[in-house]
Formats: sequence, C-alpha cells, structure tokens
Amino acid sequence: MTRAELVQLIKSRKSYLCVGLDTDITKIPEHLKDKPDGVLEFNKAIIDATRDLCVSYKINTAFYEAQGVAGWQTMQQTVEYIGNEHFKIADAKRGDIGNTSDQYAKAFFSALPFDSVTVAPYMGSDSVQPFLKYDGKWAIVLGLTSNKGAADFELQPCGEGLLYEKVLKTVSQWGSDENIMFVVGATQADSFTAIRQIIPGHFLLVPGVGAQGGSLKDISEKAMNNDCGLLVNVSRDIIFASGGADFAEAARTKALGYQQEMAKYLG
Ligand SMILES: O=C(O)c1cc(=O)[nH]c(=O)n1[C@@H]1O[C@H](COP(=O)(O)O)[C@@H](O)[C@H]1O
Repeated sequence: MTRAELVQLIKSRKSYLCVGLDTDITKIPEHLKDKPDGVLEFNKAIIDATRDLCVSYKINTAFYEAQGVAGWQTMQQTVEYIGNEHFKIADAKRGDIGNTSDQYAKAFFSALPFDSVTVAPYMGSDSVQPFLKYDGKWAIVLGLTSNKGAADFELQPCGEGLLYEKVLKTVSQWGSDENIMFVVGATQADSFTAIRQIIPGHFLLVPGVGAQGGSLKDISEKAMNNDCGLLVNVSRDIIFASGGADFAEAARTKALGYQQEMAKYLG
C-alpha cells in the first residue's frame, strides 16, 4: 500500500486506528478454546467487528509463532482474511545480515501479503535495506519504544544527542517517507516534539495506548502532521475488552470510542 493510499483510507474512515491482533490463546473466550482453530475464529470476529473503524491491523507474530506450525497457518489465514482495504503490519521485529534480511522480507512480503514489517535497526543499513526493495511495502523501524528498557540504550547519550535520535536521523536517509515509518511509544509523549523536529514527514506507528497507559490526546496534539502521519495501535484494550461471548461487540464499542476521538483530532 502506498502512502497516498494510506492517507486516503485515514481520510475516508476518519481514523488512524491500528487494531493489534496480539491473540494470546490463553485469553480467548472459553467457548472458542475447544474449536479446531479458536484463534482464527476470534480474529475473524474481531476483524468483522472493527473493519470500518480502523485503517490497519498489526499481527504480532510472537503470539502465532508460539503455537508452532499451526500458529503460522493461523497468521496466514488471518492476514488473508483482512484483505486489501487495510494496512497490514507484521510485527516481527526482524533485522539481520543482508542475505538473511532478504529472506525475512521475502517471508512477509512475498510468501505472506503484509504491507510492512517492524524492523530492529541495531545491525545497521544492510539489515534494513532488503525491506526497502519492494514497491508499496514498508520497513517500520524501532525508534523510541514504549517499554522501560528504552532507557537502557535508546535514551542513552550518543554524539550530540541520544541514541534513538541518531537512529531516526540515520535511518531516514536510507529510504524515504514513502517506505520507512518509525515506531514511537505512546508512553514517550515528552519526546514527541523533538521527534517531529527530526522527522517531520514520516509516519509513526505509535503503540502503548490502552493497556500501557499512553494518551491518544497527547500523541495526536504533539505528533500529527499534514498527512496525519500517525498509526496508533491498540491491542489488548480492544481485543480483550470482554472475555465472554460478547467479545466482538465489546471490541467494537472500544474501537468506536477510539475512532470517534480520532475523528475529532483529524478535524
Ligand atoms: O513495535 C511495536 O509494535 C511495539 C513497540 C513498542 O515500543 N511497544 C509496543 O508495545 N509494541 C507492540 O505494540 C503492542 C502493544 O500492545 P497493547 O499494550 O496490548 O496495546 C504489542 O504488540 C507490542 O509488542
């Protein structure tokens, strides 16, 4: 999906919501646990209930890989079920020497129909470049993450700024705002203004709203750009809004709340 197509979706749905399919098999409702593929049924119901309210789905591959071959099949069926009207993110946090990253890119962009993959920048340019060779596909590179451990490396001094600032400055030179996005945690609101000074035009994938306590209002006020430039991910707060048979309705109610707030910020 191109940037222009993504921006058009945001405008038409009045939403920059990304629903995170972090489908923990132990948390799906009891009546689905006995089904041959309860996770797939759960995902389909969540997708059906939220399609018109979001512009993106993020599949965190860990929750699928943990189930072995069956989980990988569930992931494939889920991403195919989403279709082509949403920006599909494989949250796999990959990145390796060039010829290995080539294979990761093939896995998510050719074998599976994802639009983007989350990538760790630690190994440098040759580890990220393979994800930039596909038209209409994106590398979403970790910038300043939402977790406590962001302080261990990302927020450490490096040259004239902080390490994550160096990452944003350097990685943005490897491609363009048509094929690179950056991950910035919603819990890092104090840094949004500084981040927008370094990368005013790039899209940001912002996780950490909901279960991690980040504020949609703060992000939207401080980091939205002319094209919106934001995909705000919410996983647990939407998909596990209810643990009962009404889980899909409860997910829709939550997603609707986020979408209506987003429509306000989009103006
Ligand atoms: O790359 C990510 O998506 C990510 C980066 C980050 O800094 N923090 C973060 O929480 N995430 C992911 O975003 C999702 C957040 O989930 P919830 O906290 O349940 O909304 C999970 O899939 C995390 O792996």
